Amino acid sequence: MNTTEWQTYLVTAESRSAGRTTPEVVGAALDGGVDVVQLRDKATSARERYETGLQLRELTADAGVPLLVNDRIDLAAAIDADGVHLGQSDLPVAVAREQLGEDAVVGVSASTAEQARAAEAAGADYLGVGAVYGTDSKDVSGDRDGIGTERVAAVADAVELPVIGIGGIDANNAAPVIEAGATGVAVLSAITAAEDPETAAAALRETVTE
Ligand SMILES: Cc1ncc(COP(=O)(O)OP(=O)(O)O)c(N)n1
Ligand SMILES: Cc1ncsc1CCOP(=O)(O)O
Ligand SMILES: [Mg+2]
Repeated sequence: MNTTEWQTYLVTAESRSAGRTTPEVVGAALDGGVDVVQLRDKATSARERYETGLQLRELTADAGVPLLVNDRIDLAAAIDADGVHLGQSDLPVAVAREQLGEDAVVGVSASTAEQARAAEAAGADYLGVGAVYGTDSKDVSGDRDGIGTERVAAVADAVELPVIGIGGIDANNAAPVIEAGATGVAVLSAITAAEDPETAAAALRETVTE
């Protein structure tokens, strides 16, 4: 799978979806043109995530869009996802490949050039770099204002891997992230909490691809 082509990346969160279900939001975001979807829900049970994951698998497969699972290699295998996104405290890339197969996409979070080089050496397929701007979607206590676009540039310069910026990004502030060297942007609230997730996804796509 060519992760260099991922420009708009939706990360799900039912708790931020204004009463809509995750499959409803994902369906709208796919209509708006997102390139990749990650199932990330820290507030629901494993069984609920599995049931949601099966629905997302069907929706994304119909749209020809890859589906990744945050953190959980077992859930990714159970719903036949295309891969996983692993944080610095999650299982190693090699374990994900062993469990999911050589063709699985494995993304890794990196907020420094050192972490980025290590993830590249471990065989990651792309990097999730952030939080770029301040966000309340994740506890990033060390860096409340975000790492900034200069750090995105430093990480992008340190590796060959595609860099996906994440954290506090929307259609209005995505352009500097791309200008800093990111190949794409990942968003949670900008799409899930939007009044119209399809329009929000389309607006983000327009900003990032122009
Ligand atoms: C695309 C993307 N980039 C970074 C993250 C953050 O992952 P992680 O560091 O594991 O934190 P949690 O998402 O698990 O809270 C991501 N999920 N996606
Ligand atoms: C999962 C994650 N990792 C770094 S910031 C973040 C949350 C991104 O959410 P939002 O797009 O709402 O700021
Ligand atoms: Mg994680």
